[in-house]
Amino acid sequence: MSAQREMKEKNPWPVTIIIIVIGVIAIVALVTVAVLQNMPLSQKYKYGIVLDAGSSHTALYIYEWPAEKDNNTGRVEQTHSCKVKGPGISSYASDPWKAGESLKECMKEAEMKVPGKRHHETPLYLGATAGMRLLNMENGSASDQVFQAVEGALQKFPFSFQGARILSGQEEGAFGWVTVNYLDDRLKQGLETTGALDLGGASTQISFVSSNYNGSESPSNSVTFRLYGNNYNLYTHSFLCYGKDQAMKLMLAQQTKSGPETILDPCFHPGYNETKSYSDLYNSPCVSNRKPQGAPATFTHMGRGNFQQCQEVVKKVFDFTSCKYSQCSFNGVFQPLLQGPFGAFSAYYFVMNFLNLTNTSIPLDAVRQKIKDYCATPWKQVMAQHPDVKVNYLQEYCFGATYILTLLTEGYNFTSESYSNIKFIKKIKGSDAGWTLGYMLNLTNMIPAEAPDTPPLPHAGYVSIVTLMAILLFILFLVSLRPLWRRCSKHPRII
Ligand SMILES: Nc1ccn([C@@H]2O[C@H](COP(=O)(O)OP(=O)(O)O)[C@@H](O)[C@H]2O)c(=O)n1
Ligand SMILES: [Ca+2]
Repeated sequence: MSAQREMKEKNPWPVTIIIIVIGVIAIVALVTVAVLQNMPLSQKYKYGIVLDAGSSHTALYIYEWPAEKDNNTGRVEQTHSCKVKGPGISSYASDPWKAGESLKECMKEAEMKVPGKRHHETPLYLGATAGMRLLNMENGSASDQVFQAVEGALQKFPFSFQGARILSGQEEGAFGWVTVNYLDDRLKQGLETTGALDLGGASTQISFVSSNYNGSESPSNSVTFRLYGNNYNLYTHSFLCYGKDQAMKLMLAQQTKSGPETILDPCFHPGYNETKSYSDLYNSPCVSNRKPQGAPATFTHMGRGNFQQCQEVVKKVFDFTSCKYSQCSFNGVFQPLLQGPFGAFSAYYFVMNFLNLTNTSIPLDAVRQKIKDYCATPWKQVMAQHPDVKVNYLQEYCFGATYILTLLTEGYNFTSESYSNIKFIKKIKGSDAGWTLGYMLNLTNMIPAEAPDTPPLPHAGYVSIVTLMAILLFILFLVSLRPLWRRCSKHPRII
């Protein structure tokens, strides 16, 4: 025993080297395990599909998010969209089967886009908006049949179908607001929120948070949320029949009260001349009760192209006469003071983008002048200048722009100053602005009510501290070996 100890004391270097090597291996192993254990696992994605069955058309959106993070920090992104060919599902009332058929092409596309092994767990939703609200009011059984056809078609696909239903106007407005603020990262960070303005074909929504609104005045306009630990008291209203296409019917109804054979419409370009049917014009519940008695079957729709006169006619579709609240937008609907920035999407964007008017730093008077000039442009010239734009859309931009300006300034009370708080947007960070994302986030419980617990240190900070501590411990260990070294130098090895 004593002979062995003597040997070690005389020749401690091999032991020291072994200790150092083991120490280095231990540090490397400790740091590697600590880093690997805390690395995000290899990215797997989950998917969700939402069909937006609007009054004018249906669109399919595919969303994707990292599988490990869906409850807190993960970002949900739109990875694909598909526009269904043909009109909105409410147009198939007399042929419901075709409503289901129309969705198949986009659904097949979705089957290709979502990885096969995720199909069964991918939720699929269909939400219908104002077109189906109107059909449901007009003919409940026709609306039920359209839903049956649509559900039958969607169930045939391998996704996890969660149902097809009509969204209320409140839901449509509130989920549009959630989408915009989620994509802008305003909810998680508790920042001031952006209001949402959605202009559809059959209804239009306005949603915003106003500090002078707590929901007590007109509770039916109030939606409360608790998101990421913050409470939101949202004002929202949906105006049925005030989407761009139904508002046009309201405007034309104004001009055909007496059942004339010809109208000279200030909201259409000079030289525009089309024969239209009274029954088509008055075919929706928004105007059906106003159909003039004894009108002929058709009328000649001629354009005059006069912006000011168009504004006058458009103003008449709003009722500003009564308000039982402290303040109203129109039709006796309560609206608190406008507050904060706004995102305006859907038809707001399509129309203003067509006219190169998405820049809201252009003064309102200059915007009016531009629309005035555009409306006064002869129809032949407009068609020649835009051969690639569908005539159905092209003929309506003069009315569309006049309507948007009137709705914003007279309806919602935006002023020359607050107009610049509006941003006309189509997409935010690659995802379309609209109610679909907010709807899916809500139904999949993807926005927690409370702020998620975050690790006290970011990953890089954690790695640096673990490494530093390991090195310090090792130095401490080496220092503790000093007596051994000293003895070693007192008794140098004799070869
Ligand atoms: N390229 C496009 C696509 C849609 N649109 C309009 O955007 C609106 C979309 O409304 P929608 O189908 O979502 O109808 P709602 O059910 O939301 O009322 C319609 O008025 C379309 O005419 C447009 O102006 N340009
Ligand atoms: Ca819509």
